[in-house]
Amino acid sequence: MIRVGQGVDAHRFGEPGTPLILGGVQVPHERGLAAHSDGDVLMHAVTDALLGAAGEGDLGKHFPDSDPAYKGIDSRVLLRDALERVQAGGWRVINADATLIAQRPRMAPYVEAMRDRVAADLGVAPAAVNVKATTTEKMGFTGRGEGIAATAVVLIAREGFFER
Ligand SMILES: Nc1ccn([C@@H]2O[C@H](COP(=O)(O)O)[C@@H](O)[C@H]2O)c(=O)n1
Ligand SMILES: C[C@@]1(CO)OP(=O)(O)OP(=O)(O)OC[C@H]1O
Repeated sequence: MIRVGQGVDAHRFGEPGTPLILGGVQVPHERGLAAHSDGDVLMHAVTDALLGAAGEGDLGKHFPDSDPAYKGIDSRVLLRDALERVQAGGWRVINADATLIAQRPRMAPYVEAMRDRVAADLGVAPAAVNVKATTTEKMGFTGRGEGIAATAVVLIAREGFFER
């Protein structure tokens, strides 16, 4: 049995001088994203896609932003926690594909490092993950530079799927 999940997240830019963390990588920029966690919108989209594939709800259900335990948390920790929940149901990850939607900064120099971190946290080889970026041609909230969005899909399979 295989299942697919999709994730979408968006965060507005925060205060000048705060770090911009995307896919577990600090990307040089004037400001980071405002959030209860570290604001890693890419990790959030991947985590939501993973949870969605397994029918396990979403990030806010498992890690509510009302809980001080998650204040400033590294979103990689949340993805790894979500993976443990999904693996407990007998699932493993086949592949993931994610897109950052941002006018700026330019992501291309960092997507490979992001891919490696997402893959490590999903427990798969780097080749099983793809990270890419697009602008919105200056349209909408990302185009105006108000924030960054991300989308992701994750495919999972039950143990034994490939042995059939
Ligand atoms: N923040 C971004 C956005 C885009 N890229 C790269 O540029 C390519 C062209 O972007 P379009 O929005 O014009 O399609 C895109 O394919 C990315 O490789 C980027 O690095 N950072
Ligand atoms: C990650 C969590 C928890 O710290 O908070 P945020 O960083 O604000 O992110 P969001 O995607 O709005 O919601 C999920 C949250 O529960």
